[in-house]
Amino acid sequence: MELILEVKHAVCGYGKKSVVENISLKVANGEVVCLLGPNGVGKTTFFKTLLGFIKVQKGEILLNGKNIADWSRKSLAKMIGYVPQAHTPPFPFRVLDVVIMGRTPHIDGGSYPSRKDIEVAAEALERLGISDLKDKIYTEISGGERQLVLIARALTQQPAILIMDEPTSNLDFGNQIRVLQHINDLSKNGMGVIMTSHFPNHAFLCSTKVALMQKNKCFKVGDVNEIVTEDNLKEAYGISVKIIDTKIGKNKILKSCIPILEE
Ligand SMILES: Nc1ncnc2c1ncn2[C@@H]1O[C@H](COP(=O)(O)OP(=O)(O)OP(=O)(O)O)[C@@H](O)[C@H]1O
Repeated sequence: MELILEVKHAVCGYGKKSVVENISLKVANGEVVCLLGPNGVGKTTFFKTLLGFIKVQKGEILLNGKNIADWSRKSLAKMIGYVPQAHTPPFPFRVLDVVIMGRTPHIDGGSYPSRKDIEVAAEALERLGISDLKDKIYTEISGGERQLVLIARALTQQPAILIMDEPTSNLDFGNQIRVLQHINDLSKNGMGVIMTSHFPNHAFLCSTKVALMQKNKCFKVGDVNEIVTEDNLKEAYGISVKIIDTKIGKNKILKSCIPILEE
């Protein structure tokens, strides 16, 4: 199903205070948009607005042309999944039960999860290579494992668009790359993904589009090669960076950025 999330001239913030100004962005099926920007610039605030947790101050957010405020919570939850930064919940749920919670929008009020819901949850754990965590207690696993469980929970929701707030934070080097691989595979299967990362190299590895937020409230969006440049990274993060090309296989060039320490 064709689905487009469109943000038009959005201003987001808390109460009367605006944090991000004039953001315009589109995410369609199969696209991976990587949101980059320094700490405190407003990435999470923007996500909270996209998810309807806080109201957009100006502008509009449309899902298939219809304002998200006009979608019911349940139909919005079937369309848009969210992977928050890993947290410790107050209750010691079993990992499989945490993942099954992702099926909530598909379960009629008052009903129990069906055999199919349990199967979908077990498949998501399998897909992320963490089936062995199934019977463990969520509060007793590591931060990185919790991050993978939250991704599995979002997959069971089977949304058309997945919003991921720093999906690779807390993960070791191998799991970071495996998560980026999953994001790539999901987008190839038609899911639209919008994610944040603190690593511009992640944008080179898996994004089709990059949105760069800067402290001066300047917002740039475009193709990864057009946005992730030495000048833009210097302006956004205040450090010197070299961007290099590496030949991967026969015809593929992978760009990557190398930070340069001052002498
Ligand atoms: N509930 C809140 N009420 C008022 N201001 C807030 C609230 N939450 C965050 N802010 C402010 O909004 C700004 C942006 O915060 P936000 O968490 O969106 O940044 P971020 O880009 O996601 O940062 P990071 O990369 O560190 O996660 C910060 O200045 C923060 O103090």
